[in-house]
This record gives sequence, structure tokens and C-alpha cells, in this order.
Amino acid sequence: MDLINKSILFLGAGSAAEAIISGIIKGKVVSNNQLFVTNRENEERLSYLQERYQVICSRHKEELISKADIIILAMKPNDLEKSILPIKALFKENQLIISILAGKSTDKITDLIGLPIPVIRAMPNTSASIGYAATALTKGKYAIEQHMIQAKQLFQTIGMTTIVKEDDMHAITAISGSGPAYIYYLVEALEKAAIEAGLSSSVARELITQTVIGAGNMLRLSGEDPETLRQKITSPNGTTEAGISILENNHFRRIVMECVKGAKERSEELGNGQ
Ligand SMILES: NC(=O)C1=CN([C@@H]2O[C@H](COP(=O)(O)OP(=O)(O)OC[C@H]3O[C@@H](n4cnc5c(N)ncnc54)[C@H](OP(=O)(O)O)[C@@H]3O)[C@@H](O)[C@H]2O)C=CC1
Ligand SMILES: O=C(O)[C@@H]1CCC=N1
Repeated sequence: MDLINKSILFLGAGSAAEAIISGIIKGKVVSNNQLFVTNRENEERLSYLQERYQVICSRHKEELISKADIIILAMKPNDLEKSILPIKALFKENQLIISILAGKSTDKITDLIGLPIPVIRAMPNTSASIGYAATALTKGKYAIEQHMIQAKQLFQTIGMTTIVKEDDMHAITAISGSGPAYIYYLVEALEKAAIEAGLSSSVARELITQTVIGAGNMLRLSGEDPETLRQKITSPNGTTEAGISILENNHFRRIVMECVKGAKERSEELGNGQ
């Protein structure tokens, strides 16, 4: 079961779909004319995606679904039912459904479609657009190993993949699905602080971006854990110690724990249709 010659349909054309489409095209495993995209009503968005990525965009769901080997669900979790119910009769058991929706279980999707159709649940992130996604994958009850191999192949074109238990998906959504946003939020705060400390925004942006890239690569390539890496920077009575003591006094770790807990709970709520 190779991806070559497989037609892949995106039901949903928002930022997550675009990040994945962009990454898949750069990965060159699947060609543009194997990628179909549709959405609810936003024609302008489809025209943009068609022009930018040369993918096939259309509002004719019936035709697109009948041609698709793999259908990627990429609408908001709370739009799942409204999206699927009117078109459920179009799905076939030999198609593979891949859902990237936060919170929604594979059982929920199978039940909605009402067929013993294979479903793989994936949680990627927007770094997919440059081939740096971290994607967790889990299979539903009708998916077999071959479906997982296919999903893995697809998501490996946009970054790294890992296979997990479905129970872990809420936590993963809170960590690596939402994770890039936490990093960007930190960078926004660092930039603001840099400007307040007298740097120009361009110098601040350049230095902070490289600092984040450097730290990420150190985590991956140095073989050392984050605590050791941090300690190597923290000279006794130096600047880092002064900065980190303020993070500690303001309960930075506790705030991060609460952030992840809040995101995980929201994923659970979305799963329950809240
Ligand atoms: N953004 C992210 O970083 C990540 C998001 N996800 C998941 O991806 C999903 C999409 O998120 P995101 O891209 O941010 O959301 P967006 O709001 O950007 O996009 C949602 C898309 O779904 C479309 N849609 C709505 N109803 C239907 C329908 N009935 N049929 C087909 N398409 C429909 C919308 O179309 P229209 O504009 O016409 O209404 C829109 O294109 C979510 O479930 C989210 O949990 C997962 C990982 C990361
Ligand atoms: O914010 C969200 O709900 C989605 C899921 C993971 C990232 N974005």
C-alpha cells in the first residue's frame, strides 16, 4: 500500500490543512493532482489554495469523495457532525479516514459514518508546512497495520511520527499539537522584553529566532537533557541565574503545568462535543 497514485481529499481547508498540504507537496511523495481540497463555503480560500499549491479544489463533495482513497478530516471538532452527517452515505469501507481533529475519538468518527471504515487519528502541528511536524498517530478499531503504515508514510513527508495509545491523544494535543503556539507566545514576550531593553525589533527577532533554533537543535543533537543544557548556561551568580530565579519566584513551572492541563481538559471537552 504505497502513497503513489493515492488520491487524498482534505475535508476542511484551514490552517492545519494548509500546513499539511504545503509539507506534503514539498515532500514530493504525492503530486499536486493527487490532492483534493474542499471546505464549507469559503470560495476565496479554495481559490487561494488552488493557485498557491496547484491542488484540486472544488465544492463538489460527492465527486471528490468518490475519487478519494484517503480522506483527511480537517474541520473544527465542533463541525464534525454537521460536516459528516449530510455526506455519510458517500463513504466506502475501502477508503481510509484520517482525522486530525482535537479531542474526537476514532470510535466517534466510525459511529458517525456508520460503516466499519478504517480510521486513523493523527495529531500533527503547523510545523508540517516546513517538514518539521511532530505527529502522533493511533488507529481505530477497523484500521489494520497496513493503514497505519500508509498514514505513517504520509505524515513522515511532513516531519517525524510516533505511534501512541488513543488514551494519550488528549495529552499529546496539549503538548505537541498546541505546543508551537506556546513557543511563539514565549518568543512574542521575549521580543517585547528585548525592545523594552533597548534593542531594535529586527535585531531582537533575528537573535531570538536563532536562539530558539539553536536550543531546539541542541536538544536533538547534543544527547544531553534540558536540565543539563540549562545548567551549562547558568553561571553561579550570573545573568541566567538572575533571570531564572525570577521565573521561579513567579511560578513559571506551575503556570506551564496549568497551561498543559487546561489544553488537555479542553481536548477532552471537544471530544464530548462541548
Ligand atoms: N491549527 C492547528 O495548529 C492544528 C489543528 N488541528 C485540528 O485541525 C482542525 C482544523 O483546524 P484549523 O485548520 O486550525 O481550523 P480552521 O478554522 O482554520 O479551518 C476549518 C476548516 O474546516 C472547514 N469546514 C467547516 N465545515 C465544513 C464542512 N461541512 N465540510 C468541509 N469543510 C468544512 C472550514 O471551511 P469554511 O472556511 O468554508 O467554513 C475551514 O476550511 C481542527 O479540528 C483542529 O483541532 C490539529 C493539529 C494542529
Ligand atoms: O487549538 C486547537 O484546538 C488546535 C488543536 C491543536 C492545535 N490547534
